[in-house]
Amino acid sequence: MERIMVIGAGQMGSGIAQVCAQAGYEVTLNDLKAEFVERGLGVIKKNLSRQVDKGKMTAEELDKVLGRITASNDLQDAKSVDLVIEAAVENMDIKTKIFAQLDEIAPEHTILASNTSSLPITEIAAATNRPEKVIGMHFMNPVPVMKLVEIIRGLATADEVYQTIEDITEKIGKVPVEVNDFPGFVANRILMPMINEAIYTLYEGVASKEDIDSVMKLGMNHPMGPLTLADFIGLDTCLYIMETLYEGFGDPKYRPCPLLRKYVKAGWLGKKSGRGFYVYE
Ligand SMILES: CC(=O)CC(=O)SCCNC(=O)CCNC(=O)[C@H](O)C(C)(C)COP(=O)(O)OP(=O)(O)OC[C@H]1O[C@@H](n2cnc3c(N)ncnc32)[C@H](O)[C@@H]1OP(=O)(O)O
Ligand SMILES: NC(=O)C1=CN([C@@H]2O[C@H](COP(=O)(O)OP(=O)(O)OC[C@H]3O[C@@H](n4cnc5c(N)ncnc54)[C@H](O)[C@@H]3O)[C@@H](O)[C@H]2O)C=CC1
Repeated sequence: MERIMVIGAGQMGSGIAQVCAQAGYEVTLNDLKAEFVERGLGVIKKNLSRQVDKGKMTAEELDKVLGRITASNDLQDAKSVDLVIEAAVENMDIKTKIFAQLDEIAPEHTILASNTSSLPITEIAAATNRPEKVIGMHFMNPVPVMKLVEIIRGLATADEVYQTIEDITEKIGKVPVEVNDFPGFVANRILMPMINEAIYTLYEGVASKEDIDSVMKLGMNHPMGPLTLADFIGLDTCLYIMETLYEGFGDPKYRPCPLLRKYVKAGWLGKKSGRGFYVYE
């Protein structure tokens, strides 16, 4: 297992490409347009340069890591990889289309992983003719910092595929946790209802956004308040995850807050769009 393709050069895809290249893998970073890949590569360069400035990495190492990442706008590049990690938007139609194409293009031995934060791996796998080689590899944001990777077994995922992905996760310095395929897995089944409740607390006028964040930061020692964290994750992603929980369990306790829907409709997607609950420069 030497060559990894990452699909989607956004917040998550760029971080995944970075940690894989730092661990010595040859990485192909793919997105729809060259400018999207360039933006992702820019974030990686900035992250690595910060490490050089802090004396945690040499300039030569930085060049080596960047040299291992190749830009791509063509899914055909999956022809020469051993593992694909898909980190495109949280939308089942888009993901199943990507996986069906990858299944046609990638060699037989290639494992197809998704960084989906909540969508059923079993359904994504069903879009391919190799469901035993499809698996969830759910990284946390920011990828270079957060230790956890949830590894999600679909109904048909083979044991040796799980083992390979667990080994790679450890090789890139992360801690794997095994999870079965249920909506939201573990991380977002617990985290996202808390964020949604924080949005309801704002919506109902219980407290200001700053005070809601302060309660959780100063009262519970969370590193970020829930509204800041929602902006950091992306409000579109938060909404998609709540919808997956709501539909997946059919339980009204997961209904997304109308204020979250309104912000996403307005294009206020959080940090990545410059405005969410807070405004960013
Ligand atoms: C939605 C999903 O499906 C799943 C998810 O991902 S849920 C989201 C999970 N993530 C979280 O909950 C994050 C919560 N927040 C935090 O842990 C912290 O606020 C934080 C790590 C993001 C920043 O920590 P901080 O102490 O305030 O900032 P700071 O001191 O600037 O940074 C600490 C380190 O992280 C690095 N860092 C911070 N932000 C970074 C980023 N976006 N990318 C890369 N590195 C980053 C810094 O360079 C610094 O590195 P060194 O220790 O090597 O110097
Ligand atoms: N934001 C977060 O905190 C986390 C997100 N995730 C998941 O990771 C995935 C990506 O999320 P983000 O990076 O935050 O989103 P993002 O919006 O920052 O990036 C998504 C990227 O995918 C690209 N893309 C869309 N369709 C594509 C296609 N067909 N082919 C190639 N590229 C395509 C977009 O152009 C964009 O650059 C989602 O499934 C999300 O649920 C998982 C863990 C944490």
